[in-house]
Amino acid sequence: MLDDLNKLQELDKEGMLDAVYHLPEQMEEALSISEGFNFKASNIKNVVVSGMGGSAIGGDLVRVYLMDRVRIPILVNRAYSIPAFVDGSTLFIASSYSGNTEETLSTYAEAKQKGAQIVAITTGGKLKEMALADGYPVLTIPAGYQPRAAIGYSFVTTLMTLYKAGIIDDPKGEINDAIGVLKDLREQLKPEVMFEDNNAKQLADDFYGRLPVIYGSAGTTEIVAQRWKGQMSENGKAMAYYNVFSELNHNEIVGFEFPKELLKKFVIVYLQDDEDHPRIKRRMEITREIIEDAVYKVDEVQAVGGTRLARLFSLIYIGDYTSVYLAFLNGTDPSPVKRISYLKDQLAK
Ligand SMILES: O=P(O)(O)OC[C@H]1O[C@H](O)[C@H](O)[C@@H](O)[C@@H]1O
Repeated sequence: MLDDLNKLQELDKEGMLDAVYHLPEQMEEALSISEGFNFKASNIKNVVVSGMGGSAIGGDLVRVYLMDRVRIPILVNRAYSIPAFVDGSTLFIASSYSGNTEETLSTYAEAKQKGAQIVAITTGGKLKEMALADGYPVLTIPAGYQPRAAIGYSFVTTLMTLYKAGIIDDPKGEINDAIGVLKDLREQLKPEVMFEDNNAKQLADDFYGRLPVIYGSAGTTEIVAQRWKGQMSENGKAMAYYNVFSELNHNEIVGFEFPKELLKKFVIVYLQDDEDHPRIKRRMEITREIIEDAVYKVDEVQAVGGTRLARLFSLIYIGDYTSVYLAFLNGTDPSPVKRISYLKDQLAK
């Protein structure tokens, strides 16, 4: 079915395939938008990125990417409130693609009260309106995507904001390198590549009718695993689950005993990166021995690319394509998120 391009086009009414294909161009555009964005930051002692869903993932990717390169703490906040440490020495990045996500707006108001140094990253909405009225710098990104498909905008602009604030060295070289890796990779993942050569189509086929259980590793692929889980749900309209090595070795692994029939529907995916700790690599092997017979399958997906950034995004890219193919196998359009829209409508009453 996944090789029937007419059928895919028919299901993909809102152009998710096109958005995924153009992720590298989105990152290029984000770079050039960020180049022209300047603001004054001084005496920054910590960074808080506040956002939800795709916007929070962008911040979390920045956090993991910079883990061993930045001397001040970076926290990603997904709550309605902000931590008590936020003050005038906090760089507070309010990140919301739509600019209308209520949790993010609530934290913006609190950060303003605390006198934080605020930057808003958004396409518009209430966030842009309020930030402009309050005199904070606004990094405006192009509208027209589902927020989760705007990961290139949210990641690159957040990273470049840290550069412009003087917190990190210029990341353009590594971003451009990652863009190159993604351009090569999409030639192996796009719909025109037939099932037998297309890793994303094969993974989607494994996931179809089963429960994808995505395992990343702390400090490297943890956020990518979370991204995969979210994408399988939002694009694929399917339940999925994720966890992280080595934490899962300290509890979850014991659960691979019951319920036996349900476990046979689990497709475990190891997201693997060269930088995974050697002990984690060993843990993955032993864990495979322990769980393999209980589940349908243990798949492995290896990151590609010569830099940490390229490797992180290579895994994101494979997951994004897989989630879109999963939607097609489920006979559905990857773009609409009816249940989220309903929830927001109810909350607005
Ligand atoms: O980036 P924002 O516009 O604030 O959106 C944050 C999240 O909100 C909604 O729930 C969307 O359906 C998600 O896909 C999105 O990631």
